[in-house]
Amino acid sequence: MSDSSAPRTARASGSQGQSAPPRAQGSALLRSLSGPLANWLPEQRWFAGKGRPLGELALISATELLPLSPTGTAPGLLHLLVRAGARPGRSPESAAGDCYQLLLGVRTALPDALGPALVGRPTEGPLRGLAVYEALHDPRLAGLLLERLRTPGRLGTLTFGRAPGAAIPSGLAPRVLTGEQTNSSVVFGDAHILKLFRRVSPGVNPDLELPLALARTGCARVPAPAAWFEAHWPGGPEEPLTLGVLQPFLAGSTDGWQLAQRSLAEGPDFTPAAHALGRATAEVHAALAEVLPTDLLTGRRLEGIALGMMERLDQAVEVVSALRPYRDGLRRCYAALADHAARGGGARVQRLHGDLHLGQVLTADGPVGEAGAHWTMIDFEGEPARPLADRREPGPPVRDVAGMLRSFDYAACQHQVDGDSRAAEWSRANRAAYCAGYADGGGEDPLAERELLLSYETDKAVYEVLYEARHRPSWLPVPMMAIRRLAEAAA
Ligand SMILES: Nc1ncnc2c1ncn2[C@@H]1O[C@H](COP(=O)(O)OP(=O)(O)O)[C@@H](O)[C@H]1O
Ligand SMILES: O=P(O)(O)O[C@H]1O[C@H](CO)[C@@H](O[C@H]2O[C@H](CO)[C@@H](O)[C@H](O)[C@H]2O)[C@H](O)[C@H]1O
Repeated sequence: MSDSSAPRTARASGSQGQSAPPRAQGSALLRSLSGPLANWLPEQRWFAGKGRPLGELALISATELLPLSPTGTAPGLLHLLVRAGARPGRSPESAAGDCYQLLLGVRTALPDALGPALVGRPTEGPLRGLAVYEALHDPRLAGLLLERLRTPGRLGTLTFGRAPGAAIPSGLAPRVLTGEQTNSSVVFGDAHILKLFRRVSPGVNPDLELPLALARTGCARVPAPAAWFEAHWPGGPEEPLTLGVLQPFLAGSTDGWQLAQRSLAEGPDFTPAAHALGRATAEVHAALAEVLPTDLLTGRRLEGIALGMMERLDQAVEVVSALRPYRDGLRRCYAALADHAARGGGARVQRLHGDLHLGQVLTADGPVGEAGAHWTMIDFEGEPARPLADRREPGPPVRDVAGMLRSFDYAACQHQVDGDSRAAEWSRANRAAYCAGYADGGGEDPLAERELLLSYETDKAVYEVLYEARHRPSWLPVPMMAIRRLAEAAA
């Protein structure tokens, strides 16, 4: 966030949704919340600054969606954007820290059912003595947010938008998803799902931008956004920050990861499903290329992709030393791409999914292996650790293909037993079926773009090493296996 995004706040009590910018009120609210948030924020799955000092918290915006009732019997609902993790002396981006979205409920007494949602009990400031908790877990407050999404308009710093013609029933019962997630999601009555982005930055989030663009093409592979909300305020960043997207919920669906695990454990052939998934990927790519800009990268611009990969590798080596022995081998793979560019090679680029893996594709179809499984693609946010501007850059479609190939490898790794080659064979067969499906679906044959495919697979494996080191250290051996294989292949 730029420095122009000075702290501002709505009142902790008062008329609904009014933004009351005086700095004094912002700092009073922050005085109440700093203590509880300092303990709670770093514990959250979606907190990106793990292992780094939290730094001073700053309140960027506050909007009161519902005032606390004067008797304190009904909850209040506060929407906050809070900045944390500022690192003085670093790049302008990291110096500013990260901006997080919080939806906080406030009550005098917390019912037992909401105990696990407690953020803390401020000991000073305007919220002193009250219970502050994660509002999404309170059906009453989650329901209120759904109501807001049904009604386009502004409220304080927030703007609510709704797709023309989208049917959003009222009064749907909310349930918060509990799985490992980068963001937070609430399912409403098995009809809609709301994703609340946690780390937010100025600029439209591709998870809203791309599904909206795809809906314009009539592409049925991606749930069309039904409603969304953003933050924008005078004196703040030029571009609004996307805060949440409501889309149809595919009830009864299973993701590709679960189906792949079932195939590996129980035996049914996954290759027809992998082939159908390749076709679906090609279809989504074609639709994105139809509505959003495309380009052709040659010469220095294509070489730039290889240089970017080398830089990311070097940065990763600094963080995960286990990568160091493979650095030279992996660099040779990127050098082959740079060479290809120097010899006149080119790459078509377009907007992509950006973080495609088996957990991002859903199907409600019958048993695994059924040919023609209808795959739906979700989560177009891109790799969560990258800056938003990077995630919105066009790239070669083979980048998504490489992501999915890595995922087949990941799935097989869960079943790898020494001396038994079945899992490795499963991965080989499904990777081949996926690439064939992609080409049959009208996409460029990924195997014909060898340098690009290998480089993107390597780049993804390096990203995964960092991801696992940060979030799931016990999974680190999975991408490390690929790192060894890719470094040896490039030698
Ligand atoms: N439209 C949908 N229908 C059914 N389930 C969904 C839908 N969108 C998301 N999900 C479920 O919610 C989970 C989290 O969604 P995702 O967009 O991947 O969030 P995150 O960015 O936090 O990882 C998915 O793994 C999937 O199980
Ligand atoms: O789904 P997210 O957008 O949160 O993506 C992040 O988390 C993924 C794990 O949940 C991670 O994916 C990696 O693990 C998957 C198995 O759990 C595997 O299928 C993927 O191939 C592998 O990259 C993803 O990289 C990360 O961005």
